[in-house]
Amino acid sequence: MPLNCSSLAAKVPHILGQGRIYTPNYVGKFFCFFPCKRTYQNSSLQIVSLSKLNQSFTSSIMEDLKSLDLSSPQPEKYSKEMDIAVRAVQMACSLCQKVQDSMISKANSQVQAKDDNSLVTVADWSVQATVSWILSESLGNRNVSIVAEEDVRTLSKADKAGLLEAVVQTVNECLSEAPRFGLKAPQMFLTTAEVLEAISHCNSTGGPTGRFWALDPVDGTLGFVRGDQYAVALALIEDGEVVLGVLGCPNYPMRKEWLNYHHRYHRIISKLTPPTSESWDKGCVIYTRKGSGEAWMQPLLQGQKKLVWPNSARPVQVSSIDNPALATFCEPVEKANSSHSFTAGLAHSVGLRMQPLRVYSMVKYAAIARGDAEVFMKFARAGYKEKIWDHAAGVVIIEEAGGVVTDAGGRPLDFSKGMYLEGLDRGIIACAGAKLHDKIIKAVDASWNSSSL
Ligand SMILES: Nc1ncnc2c1ncn2[C@@H]1O[C@H](COP(=O)(O)O)[C@@H](OP(=O)(O)O)[C@H]1O
Ligand SMILES: [Mg+2]
Repeated sequence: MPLNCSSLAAKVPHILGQGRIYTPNYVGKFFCFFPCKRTYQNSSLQIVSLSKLNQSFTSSIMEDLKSLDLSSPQPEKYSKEMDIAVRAVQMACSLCQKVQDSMISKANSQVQAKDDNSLVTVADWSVQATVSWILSESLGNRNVSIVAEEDVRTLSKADKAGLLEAVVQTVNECLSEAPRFGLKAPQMFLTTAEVLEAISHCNSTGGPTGRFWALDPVDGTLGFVRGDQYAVALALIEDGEVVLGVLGCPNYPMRKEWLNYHHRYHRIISKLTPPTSESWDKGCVIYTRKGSGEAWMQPLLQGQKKLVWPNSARPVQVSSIDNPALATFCEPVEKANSSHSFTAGLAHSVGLRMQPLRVYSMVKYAAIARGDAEVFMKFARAGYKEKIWDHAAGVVIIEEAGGVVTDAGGRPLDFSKGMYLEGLDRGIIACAGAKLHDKIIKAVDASWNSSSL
């Protein structure tokens, strides 16, 4: 009798660890292993050839496989957290779209400067409150620890009563739609104190042990207020490792060429040319689980539709382009956030010939994961400390989609040191493949000493 591969797939990672699993094809009395990469129903299997296994390891795997009870597959690790996180990010994207539309249609005072002069909007606080409330409600308040970008200092100031009222209303409007996203809505409207409590609940500072979420409610706030690209980023970090990544990109255009343009052109073009497929107008949520070898993308939920899992999800993969002359590199729009002159020098020396794609926010990570660009480089000014919520979701998504992300010294980013990426060597380099990545790392070394960074 042939083995049921999908039920087996659900179990094998438990005996072999994450990332790579060995799937037998039952032939007579023997298990045979074969090299390929394939998806069986809900389970993603990366299958490695028998030649890579030594004999004793193979025998022990066979013993383990024989002892499996194939009739009752175990759920994949973090499947509940993933399900809730994707739905919460879908909700957050919908909230942001409404706020951004209202900001564009009527100039209003929803943009505030924080103590450090960076921008914050009704959407930042409202998303943080909403995601915090959903995670706590679905997974248990005590189990949920969150590191997030916003606090309630500005919002609680006496002269900000109108702003706070707008946040409370936005959160309640969003949460009342929770059932459409397959989540539970609150029984009653949240009070102001409850909304502030949900925002303040995100007071974890991360660290090397235990489990916490890293949330950037609106990444690329400048892009957001300018009506352009921005992202909602949520990651689960366990013992210093990013284990889940979810990235919502509400303005990701239907055609990758449109990433080159300010999003207002996309708005105009969309009005002139109706979308080819209603479900893929614009915007997406990309998500992955570490070690799965796959990253998935759902369209944003449109109109009054209900989210029915997996919501037309399809896998995404990095580009196979490894010739620098054909590769596109992305970087922040603001040169205050990354040195455009240093990356231009690097691009020149490795043979990247295309114009850089300058996009706000972690949409750059999404572009690499979707195969729409090949390189992302960021070199902030000396002394700037990168925050974990600005990178965690994007890094794991690119890695599982087949790409490489390191600091400029070639080391993985370290999410175990608290709120910041402590010890980051010079900058961040994300690439579709190792060949491009290698070239850029070497070019950084060659030109660093003569740079002004
Ligand atoms: N001086 C600086 N250097 C580097 N990054 C900065 C910076 N000031 C802000 N940032 C980060 O850059 C993010 C925006 O990314 P990008 O420049 O790629 O669009 C900001 O996220 P927020 O907008 O969430 O605050 C912020 O975390
Ligand atoms: Mg950010």
